[in-house]
Amino acid sequence: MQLGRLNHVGIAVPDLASAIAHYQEVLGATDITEPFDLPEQGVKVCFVNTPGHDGTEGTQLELLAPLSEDSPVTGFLAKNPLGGQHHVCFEVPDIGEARAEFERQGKRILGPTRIGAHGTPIFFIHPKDMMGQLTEIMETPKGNH
Ligand SMILES: CC[C@@H](C(=O)O)C(=O)SCCNC(=O)CCNC(=O)[C@H](O)C(C)(C)COP(=O)(O)OP(=O)(O)OC[C@H]1O[C@@H](n2cnc3c(N)ncnc32)[C@H](O)[C@@H]1OP(=O)(O)O
Ligand SMILES: [Co+2]
Repeated sequence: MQLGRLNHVGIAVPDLASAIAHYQEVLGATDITEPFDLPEQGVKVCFVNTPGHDGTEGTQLELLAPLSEDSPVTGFLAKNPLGGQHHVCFEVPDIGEARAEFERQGKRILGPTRIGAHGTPIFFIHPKDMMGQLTEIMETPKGNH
């Protein structure tokens, strides 16, 4: 297993509009995407794009609000009503190979591989098998290899 680029940090928030205002007004974020629903993931999401140095690509914060009571972020927000860091997402060149490798290591993979917010396949690994950190693995978008 080879660690790839940090694609995004997922942040659970109770309310997207307030969170967007916070990142704009307190942190000076100037590039925030329009929120959109991902019903198959149970979340409403938008991205805060952070700039890189010298024209390099920065990374993203992924702001996540629940779409329903059975959303995967509902339980997290019940325990953390202000919201907080929910997951980290690393890129890999081949999602099938990565999944097989984590399975070989005995890590608990949460559900099937599915298409994520960036349009490429993703899966999640249980935080209790990843030193307390819910970990998303995503295939690098074509053209970014
Ligand atoms: C926007 C789309 C997509 C993308 O393309 O980027 C996304 O990122 S979608 C993001 C939301 N989707 C997911 O998170 C899917 C995977 N998550 C899950 O399957 C569940 O959320 C979970 C991780 C299994 C947690 O389930 P839940 O029912 O909320 O909690 P449990 O009670 O089962 O928790 C067990 C244990 O784990 C601790 N925990 C829970 N969530 C986290 C977390 N985010 N980070 C760290 N630890 C977490 C929880 O506190 C429990 O610990 P104990 O209390 O010690 O038992
Ligand atoms: Co994510």
